Amino acid sequence: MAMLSRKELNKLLEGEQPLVEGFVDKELQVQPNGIELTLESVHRLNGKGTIDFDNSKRQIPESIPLDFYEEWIDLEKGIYKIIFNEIVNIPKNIAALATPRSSLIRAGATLETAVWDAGYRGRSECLLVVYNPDGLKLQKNARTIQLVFYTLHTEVDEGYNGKYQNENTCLQ
Ligand SMILES: O=c1ccn([C@H]2C[C@H](O)[C@@H](COP(=O)(O)OP(=O)(O)OP(=O)(O)O)O2)c(=O)[nH]1
Repeated sequence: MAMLSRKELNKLLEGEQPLVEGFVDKELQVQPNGIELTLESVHRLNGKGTIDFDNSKRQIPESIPLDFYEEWIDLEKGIYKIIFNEIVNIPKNIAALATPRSSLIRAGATLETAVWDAGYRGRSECLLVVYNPDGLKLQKNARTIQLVFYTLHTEVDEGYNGKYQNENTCLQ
C-alpha cells in the first residue's frame, strides 16, 4: 500500500473517469498528499438510527438541510451531517481515508469519517461534530476535509456496490 502524492493524484485526475470531479478550485484543493473536498450543504439529523448485522434492519435517520445566510452558516455546538461538492470516483486498485483539515480542529470541531472503498462513486457525506461551546461559522465551499488515497497491492475483483453507490449525484 502506498500513499499517493500530488504528481500521481494529478495523473488520476485526467481521463474519462477522474478520481475527483467538480472542484471549486483544483489548484487549491490538490495538496501534496491528498485532495481537499469542499462544503456543499449542512444537515440536521432528525430521529434515531438503527444499525444491525446484515443491514436488514438498518435505518439511517432522515436529514434536514439547513439554510446558509449570504453564503455563511452559523452552527451551534452539536452534530451535523455535511455533504461535499465534489464527486469521488475510486478505481478498483485504490482506497482512501480522510482526515479533517487541522484548521477545523483548531477551531474546536472535527469530522467523523469511514473508509472510501475501491469502486465507490458518489458525493460523500461525513459527520461534523462542533465541540466548541461558542459554535462554528462555515462558508459555502469551505475546505473542510482531506482525502488521502492509497494504492492497493492487488485490485479488488468487485468494487464497492453497496447502498451508498452513486449517492447524492443528482444534486446539481
Ligand atoms: O466518511 C465517509 C466514508 C465513506 N463514505 C462513502 C465511501 C464508502 O465507500 C461508502 C460506504 O461506506 P461504508 O463501506 O463504510 O458503508 P457501510 O456503512 O459499511 O454500508 P454498506 O456496506 O452497505 O455500503 O461511503 C462516505 O460518504 N463518508
